[in-house]
Amino acid sequence: MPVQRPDARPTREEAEDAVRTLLRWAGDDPHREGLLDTPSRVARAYQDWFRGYNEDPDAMLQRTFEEVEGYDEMVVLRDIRFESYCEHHMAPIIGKAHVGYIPTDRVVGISKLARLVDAYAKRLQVQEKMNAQIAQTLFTVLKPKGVAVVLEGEHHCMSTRGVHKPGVSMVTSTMLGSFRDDPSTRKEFLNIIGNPTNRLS
Ligand SMILES: Nc1nc2c(ncn2[C@@H]2O[C@H](COP(=O)(O)OP(=O)(O)OP(=O)(O)O)[C@@H](O)[C@H]2O)c(=O)[nH]1
Ligand SMILES: [Zn+2]
Repeated sequence: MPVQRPDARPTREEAEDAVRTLLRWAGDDPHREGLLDTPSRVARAYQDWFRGYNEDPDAMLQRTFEEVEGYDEMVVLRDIRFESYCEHHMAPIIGKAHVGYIPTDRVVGISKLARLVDAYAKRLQVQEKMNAQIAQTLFTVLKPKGVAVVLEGEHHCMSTRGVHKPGVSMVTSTMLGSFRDDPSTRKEFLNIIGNPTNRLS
């Protein structure tokens, strides 16, 4: 029998068995009619919720456009909704991402910025790490003058369990290049994205 690598994916059957175990752990009976198909549904849902593990964020930014008449000002995509999952409790983190960059000689299609956010969101995350990953990938692949990423997330592990504090949003930011070095650039970005309070609705 081959030695299983610790990171090897289980079979679909093993995943469904694990769901049956969790259903029993929750106090229910996985053999009752309403729950018979649940393990299969959950396995499929995981393929959707965690699809980021199958995506290549660098590849998403490969197609760029150079015919922009020398446009070299800030480009900002704000209020990109994301759904992520906290790696401590596997509970949802729902929020908005604001992504800005200052191009050098090429721009990227704006949908790719939203795809980049999702590629990292659709994994088990801590918000700080996800924030840094999005910013670093944009900075490394596109080589712009600067990158700014602000995330606002409501952590359901805090709102629906544990300390039970709904309505709290965690705000994180990563500023690189000119956004880090030049306070007026940073300020312009923060003005564009607006006040981060009451934005999660
Ligand atoms: N910094 C940070 N903390 C997070 C994030 N998501 C969840 N947490 C926190 O991670 C911590 C895990 O703490 P533990 O004490 O190990 O877990 P716990 O006993 O379930 O803690 P409580 O949530 O306080 O009940 C909690 O304080 C969570 O609120 C995140 O993205 N970033
Ligand atoms: Zn959590």
